[in-house]
Amino acid sequence: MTSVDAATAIDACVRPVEDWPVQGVTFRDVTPLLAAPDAFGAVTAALADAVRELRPDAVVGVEARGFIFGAPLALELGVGFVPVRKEGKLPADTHRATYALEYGEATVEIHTDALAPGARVVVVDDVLATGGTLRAAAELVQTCGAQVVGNAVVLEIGALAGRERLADVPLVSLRRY
Ligand SMILES: O=P(O)(O)OC[C@H]1O[C@H](OP(=O)(O)OP(=O)(O)O)[C@H](O)[C@@H]1O
Ligand SMILES: Nc1ncnc2[nH]cnc12
Repeated sequence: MTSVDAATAIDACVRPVEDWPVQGVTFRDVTPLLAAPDAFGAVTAALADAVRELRPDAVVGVEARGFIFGAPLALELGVGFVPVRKEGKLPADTHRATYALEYGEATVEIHTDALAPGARVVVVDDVLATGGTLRAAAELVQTCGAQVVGNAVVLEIGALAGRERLADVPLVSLRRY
């Protein structure tokens, strides 16, 4: 499974969709990659290999697509998975953060007791665009008293310069478009 190169798998299996969800956006659709177990496995393994040296105690994934990559990554690393969800979905006490997206605005939440104080956290998502989502997730992690030791994404959209907004911690990105 790991004989498939992750960047090659991403090029082969992530589908660009023009003008979606709004005119002018090229949407990077990861669903074909999820349907190809060799490619999905190669991406999960590459993320795990890259973040292992950060010694995370937990993986935080952002709804929805961050869940898909974050859960197998956490299992591969042998640490817990913590969801950051869109507002109104988590049942217990939460912290909240609101942020702007490439095509809109959103509020995300985390359970107040989801992370131990001082825990080392890697935040995972499929796509880095403006960086607003990962910045909001970092705010939530810090409000819990934990620390973001790295961000990890399958791919980044270089023109939107999200990387520059996340320069305070290491960023793992398997492909740049
Ligand atoms: O770097 P940013 O500009 O913040 O954009 C990246 C975010 O946008 C997408 O999620 P979206 O909010 O569309 O939600 P979804 O995963 O539920 O489709 C993507 O999965 C990232 O979470
Ligand atoms: N262009 C894009 N493709 C996929 N997900 C995104 N999230 C924000 N921008 C995106």
